[in-house]
Amino acid sequence: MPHIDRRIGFMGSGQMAEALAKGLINRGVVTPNQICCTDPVQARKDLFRSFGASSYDTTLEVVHNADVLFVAVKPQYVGAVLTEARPHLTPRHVVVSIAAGITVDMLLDAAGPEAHVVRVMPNTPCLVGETAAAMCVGGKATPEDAELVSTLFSAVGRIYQLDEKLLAAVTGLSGSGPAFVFLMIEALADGGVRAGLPRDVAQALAAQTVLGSAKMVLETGKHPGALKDMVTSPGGTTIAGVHELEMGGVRAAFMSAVVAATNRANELSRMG
Ligand SMILES: NC(=O)C1=CN([C@@H]2O[C@H](COP(=O)(O)OP(=O)(O)OC[C@H]3O[C@@H](n4cnc5c(N)ncnc54)[C@H](O)[C@@H]3O)[C@@H](O)[C@H]2O)C=CC1
Ligand SMILES: O=C(O)[C@@H]1CCC=N1
Repeated sequence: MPHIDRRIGFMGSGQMAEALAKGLINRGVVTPNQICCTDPVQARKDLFRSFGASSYDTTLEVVHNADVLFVAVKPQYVGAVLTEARPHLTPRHVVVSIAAGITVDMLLDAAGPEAHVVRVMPNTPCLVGETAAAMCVGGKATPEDAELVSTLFSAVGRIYQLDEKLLAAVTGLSGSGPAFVFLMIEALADGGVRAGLPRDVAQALAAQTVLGSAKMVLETGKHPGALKDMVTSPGGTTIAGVHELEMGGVRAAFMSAVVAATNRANELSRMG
């Protein structure tokens, strides 16, 4: 893994900031002393300190002590945080917003037209080095800024550079997607328990099945339908289960979930 010598600051130290900070440390991309954060909630700062990062009481201190500034607050607070940071931003700063629905134009309105702005939509599996993320750049961001952000996220998973108009769909699919998959794992485990398995065994089998199946899609490059057909013996067990899923409208439910989350991301963009 490449070691990055920049200092990383988190403005907002919640779930996503924690997953990213720990993921970057676990992969050896940065050491804990390269990370600092701020958050109005003391417990969040304590948590970051517990793994060796520093914490500050103000946005300003993070701006002064970091080069890459992750904006990791809820979308409605992004404007206020960046407006506070704005007078202190310099060309060395790369502002990386991970907020759902907050567009590059909204970021530049708050941070100023000179800001080096990158918009990313990651997901929480960056904690375990398996994020699925997308990014786009704006303002005075340079190819080197884009490369830096791409390197950071590539160390904790996969990142694609896309046109900004696709970021809402990315939010609906992979940003929110872990929740859909966790729900599916929970349901599969419940099925196992219903069929008589102990809870811990059922959960481990369900999670490993999702992991293995995802790896097969990524590593074989085969269509998921073809891989499904390889599991499905004529008159066998699997087709009996697949029939139940189709009766339950599971495909449409997953599609609708992604579309609903995408629509919500678009709504957040309009609310700015
Ligand atoms: N949770 C997820 O899976 C993902 C979240 N995101 C985005 O990441 C951002 C953060 O989401 P979460 O981590 O889930 O939320 P969270 O609620 O866990 O974290 C947000 C943190 O910001 C803090 N905060 C509030 N006002 C602040 C201020 N003025 N200055 C500094 N910190 C402040 C809060 O105390 C909280 O700890 C959101 O914009 C969300 O859209 C993006 C991708 C995935
Ligand atoms: O639920 C949310 O709004 C955030 C954005 C993507 C995942 N979590």
